[in-house]
Amino acid sequence: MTRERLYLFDTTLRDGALTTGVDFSLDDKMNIALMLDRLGVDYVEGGYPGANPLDTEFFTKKRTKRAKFCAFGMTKRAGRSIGNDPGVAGLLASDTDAIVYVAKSWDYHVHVALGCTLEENLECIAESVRAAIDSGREAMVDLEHFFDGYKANPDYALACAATTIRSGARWAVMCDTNGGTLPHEIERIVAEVARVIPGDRLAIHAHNDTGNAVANSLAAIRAGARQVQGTLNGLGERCGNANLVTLIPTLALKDEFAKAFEIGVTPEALKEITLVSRAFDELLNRSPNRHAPYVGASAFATKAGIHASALAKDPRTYEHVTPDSVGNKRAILVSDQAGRSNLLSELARLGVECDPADPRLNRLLETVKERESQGFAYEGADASFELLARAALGGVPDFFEVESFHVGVERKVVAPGVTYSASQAVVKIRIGDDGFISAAEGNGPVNALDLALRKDLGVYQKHIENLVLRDYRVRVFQGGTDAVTRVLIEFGDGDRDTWSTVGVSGNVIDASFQALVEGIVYRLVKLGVPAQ
Ligand SMILES: CC(=O)SCCNC(=O)CCNC(=O)[C@H](O)C(C)(C)COP(=O)(O)OP(=O)(O)OC[C@H]1O[C@@H](n2cnc3c(N)ncnc32)[C@H](O)[C@@H]1OP(=O)(O)O
Ligand SMILES: CC(=O)C(=O)O
Repeated sequence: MTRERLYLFDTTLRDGALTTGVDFSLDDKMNIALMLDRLGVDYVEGGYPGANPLDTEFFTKKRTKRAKFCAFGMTKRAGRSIGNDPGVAGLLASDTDAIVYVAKSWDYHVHVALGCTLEENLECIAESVRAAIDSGREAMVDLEHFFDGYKANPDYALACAATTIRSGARWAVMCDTNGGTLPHEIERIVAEVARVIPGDRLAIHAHNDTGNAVANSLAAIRAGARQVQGTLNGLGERCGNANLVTLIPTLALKDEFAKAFEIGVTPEALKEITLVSRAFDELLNRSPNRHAPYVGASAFATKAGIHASALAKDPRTYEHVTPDSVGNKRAILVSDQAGRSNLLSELARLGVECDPADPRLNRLLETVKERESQGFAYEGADASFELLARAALGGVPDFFEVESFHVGVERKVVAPGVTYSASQAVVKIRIGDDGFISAAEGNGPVNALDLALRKDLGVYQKHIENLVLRDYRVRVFQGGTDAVTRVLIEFGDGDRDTWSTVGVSGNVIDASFQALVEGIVYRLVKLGVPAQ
């Protein structure tokens, strides 16, 4: 069966730039355009030439190799000739394959926001589209508020779409601009529109204000639309746009869509989508959403003992697609919700050998649950779990003993209006018969302790030289003055290895110190360093 072509349109660099807190540099824009190009989207909308100097510069040359590069802007203004409209002139001057106009399709907006007649608005659409085509470009029109407009005055919304197509535009884009339309309404309206305008000229641009942007996009495709718009990780104005990182795997992997449509993203490129999503978050300097469909760290993670047991027998029991198909990984976590299957799976992943019939396994599970009830959380502390498991199943070398530590925090006024603050730590350890005392000053008590602990570890020092602290998180629970503090620390070795440890205590410094020590012990275990 031949599949119909379904086109993917990315607006990360245009609608995504309207996300609060997001501010792309020129380099960011160039990198994102190439990332999208490699992924296999058909259109990359780069922004709004003329809106600001950066966007204008971005459009001085084409920024994609494969995907069609698009500039966005308003249709010409009413009462002005097309040759005399600076906005349209900016679009025509840009080095692009396609021009995307935004036009009103809700009669109320034409009256209130534009202040022109309904007929004049249609003329603006027609003339603007023809100017783009005359310049050798593909044209499309974002019909703003299409669904609200259709509900209020279907004839006028349809007239806008029909004028768009009659004037030669490739696509009439039905926008759910305020994002309030629900999937069943989208499906009904698109089906009605598709009776008048062929589906292969209709596109859907959905906003996520009811959390339905992806569902609305799928509903529009089911009803006939053959171009779907969205952004990386669902960026976009207010609550965002349809998330392409969710839509693409759904279109590629779910039978109803995969059997009916061909998209530009190959199975090989689909395996990169987790990487693309995370690289994009990195560029935005924000943490990836662990719970993001398909690509989140938790998307294929299970804590439940019953699920882990079935997953070990056949992953299809609890996975709707394979993690590998989207470049993600399965994770079977150890926590107070775990059973023996979770332990066995995690031990296998960590390379800790264990006979499934070993009775020490039950004791390890009891220990995990007991410690989790005290506040430890092993699902985010793989290194601490491995040390616990090794201690229960064979032993961890006794590398060094911490005899004591001491931390002081000082804050003093050194001149009127000038304060000085610093923390000092002293750590006393013993390696065999040798005692070591190290002192250090840091910008906070944990930093001072870390520096002192790692200042002189005798024979082990050379093994921890390139160790770095990458993240430090504190959570206080059982509020009040007798609160318990959990500290999670992520370590790295400067290359690619990272590992996390957990410490729990009524005292945040003590909890931090436990996690620091475990981070070092884990490193020595992994390097196979013998205890002195
Ligand atoms: C739904 C969407 O996401 S649309 C995307 C919107 N994106 C942006 O607005 C981001 C970039 N925008 C900008 O930098 C600026 O708004 C600019 C440069 C485009 C325009 O700036 P200004 O000329 O100062 O106008 P301003 O932004 O205040 O108002 C927009 C004007 O365009 C008019 N307008 C809005 N849509 C259209 C349209 N489709 N066709 C013609 N005119 C339009 C409005 O009526 C308003 O006109 P008025 O000033 O006569 O009342
Ligand atoms: C054009 C656009 O982004 C919208 O109407 O939502």
